[in-house]
Order: sequence, then structure tokens, then C-alpha cells
Amino acid sequence: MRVFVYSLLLCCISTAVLQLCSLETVAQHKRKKGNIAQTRDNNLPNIVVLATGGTIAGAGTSSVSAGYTSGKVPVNQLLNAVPEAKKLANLSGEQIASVGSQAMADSIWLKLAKRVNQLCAREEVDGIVITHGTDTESETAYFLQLTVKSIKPVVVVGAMRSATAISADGPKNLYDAIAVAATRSSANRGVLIAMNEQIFSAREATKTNTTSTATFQSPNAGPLGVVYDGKVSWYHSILRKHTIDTEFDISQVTALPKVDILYGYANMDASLVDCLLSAGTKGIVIAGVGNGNLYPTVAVKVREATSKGIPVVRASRTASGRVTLQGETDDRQLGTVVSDDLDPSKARVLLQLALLKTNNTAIIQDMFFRY
Ligand SMILES: NC(=O)CC[C@H](N)C(=O)O
Repeated sequence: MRVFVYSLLLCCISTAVLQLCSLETVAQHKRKKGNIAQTRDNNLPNIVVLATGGTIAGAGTSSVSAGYTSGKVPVNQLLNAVPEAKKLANLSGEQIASVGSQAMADSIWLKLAKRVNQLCAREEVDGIVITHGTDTESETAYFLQLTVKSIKPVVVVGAMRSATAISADGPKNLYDAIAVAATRSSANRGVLIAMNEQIFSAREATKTNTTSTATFQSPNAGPLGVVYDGKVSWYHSILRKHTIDTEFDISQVTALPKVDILYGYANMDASLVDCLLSAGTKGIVIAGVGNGNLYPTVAVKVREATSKGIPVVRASRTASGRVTLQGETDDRQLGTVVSDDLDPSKARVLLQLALLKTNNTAIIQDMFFRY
């Protein structure tokens, strides 16, 4: 009997030890994958870093030449490059995608926005940082600005030099972005872009230079604030509706409507509008010349498109300023909507979301004045 009890006891102990070992292995495995915070300081905010790829995670064979591949460095390695950031926040990382942002797709936007909403709904999460390629960083940020349902800070960050380049700007930008996300006063300012020590509204920021580390600018509104030595100072606020105050709910959305951009130019070929219609576009943004103006034969085709219920938004190919209603172009006659001061790429984002709700041009126009 005694032997039986001893062997039962031994059996229980060894099962418990085995379970503990396997639990530890899962934890170690998760840590390696980067989805568990290493140590937790209860006095620090909890920030989740969602990685999507881009130059910030780019790796090349030489530190001095321009060639590299985006999205090679996993999120944990990115975080390990900024050990100082662990003094600002408890950090955990998740890999959402690993792409150069020229490959950014609606499916990744939806996955990202849903994950941000899930995480922000958790009481213990205080803010989100998203690492992203700079090519389409401002479009992703504006998509989140319209679809995130939380006032918690959501900060998008990238880099112009790859992680293996000499004087890489990624670690500093990431440190700054974590500082912004970890700062209480960053809440309820919409989605932010932190680059090169400046903080921009997702609505206003745009990439203005192909290679400079000061590429992000906000030509119509300037930066909202600055981040320096891990500390944030604010100078402006965004007044347009964002995050919890928008009408867009993507929680059940699995695909976005096809919306395309046409670039305006002298002697423009009007058959491009037909090409888009036969490709199944549901809405068109025209990066028109000047104040969103259209080549005369294009205007005729646009009138045909709007009369078939395809909304057409007039934006501008110029780098700043607004497109005004009833300027040289007769919006009443053409049935067009103006983008206000949204650049064509962001006008496309808003039109995609608008088309989930309506194709009524008066309602869509109202959205372009509110968001
Ligand atoms: N500097 C960058 O991040 C741009 C490079 C890359 N094409 C990207 O957008 O991911």
C-alpha cells in the first residue's frame, strides 16, 4: 500500500514538473516570437508595438549603400535595438506583417485596425506603436484615424535608413514613438505619426522627400508637437473628427470597395476613366491640376461616371492647399465631390470607407468636410 502511495505521489510530482517545464517552454517560445513583455514594472504604461515591416525593419548587405530589403528584422530585434525604451514603458511586440509599405494592402489595414481595436479595448493596454514603411505610412495612419475606436494613443513610426545602415534613424524614431505613446497627454489626439522628433496628425502628414530623414511634413497645418529627450510638447490640436467620433465600423468588414486614383496632366487621355470603370472601380479620386481641375474631355467622362452612381472626388496633384467647391470646375454640373485639403491618397482612403455606407455624393461631400 505504502509503495503504491509513494509511486502515486512520485507520478503526480513528475507530471507537475513536466507541466511546469512545458509551460516555461511555451512562455520562452512566445517571448522569442515577441508577444510577451519580458519584465513588468507596474509604475510604467503598457505599450504594444505592432510591426508591419518597412525600412525601419530593413536589412542590407552594406552599411553605406542604399540597397536593402524592407521588413527583414523581426519586432523583437527592433525593440532590442532600443533598450532605453524599457525605461519608458513595458513593451510587448507583435508581427502583423513584414512588407515594404509599397505592398500595403486593404487586407493588412483591416487586420491592423481590428487588432488595434482589440488591444485598446483591454484595460491593461495604455497605447500602441505601429512600425511601418514610410512610402504609404500616412495612408495607413489615416485609415486608422478613421477606424480605431479608442482615445488611447496610437503612434505610427518608420525610418528612412534601414536597420543595418550607418546612422540608422529607426531606433531613435522608435524610441520617440514609444515616448509619445507612453505620454498621457497624447490621448484623444487622433492617430499620430512620430518621425524625426516631430509629431504629426495622421490627417495632415505626408511624405515629401524620397530619401531625407526629414521627409514627413504637414504642409497645410504644421506638426502638432515635438518629442525630444523622451519628452513630448504640444503646440496644436486636430479639430477634424477622428477615432471614437467617426461613423466607420470595420469590425465586420472583410474587404474594402475598389477606389482608384487618376493623375491629371496636360492633354490627359479621357479613356483612362473608361478603363477604371471597366475594371470595376466603385469610386474615383482625380489628382487634378491646380485646384483639382480636369482636362475638358476627362470632365465629360467624369459626368458620365457620376451619372452612373460612381462618386468622383476632385483632389489636387499640388503638394498643398485645398480644393474648393464651384471654383473653375462646376461640381454641381459634374456631380463631383471635393477633397477639401486631403491629398489624393488620403481622399482615396476616406472614399473607400464612405462607400461602405453610401454612394450619395451630398453625404460623401459632408464627410470630406468633417474628417
Ligand atoms: N523609408 C521607407 O520606409 C521607404 C521604403 C519602403 N519602400 C517602405 O515603404 O517600406
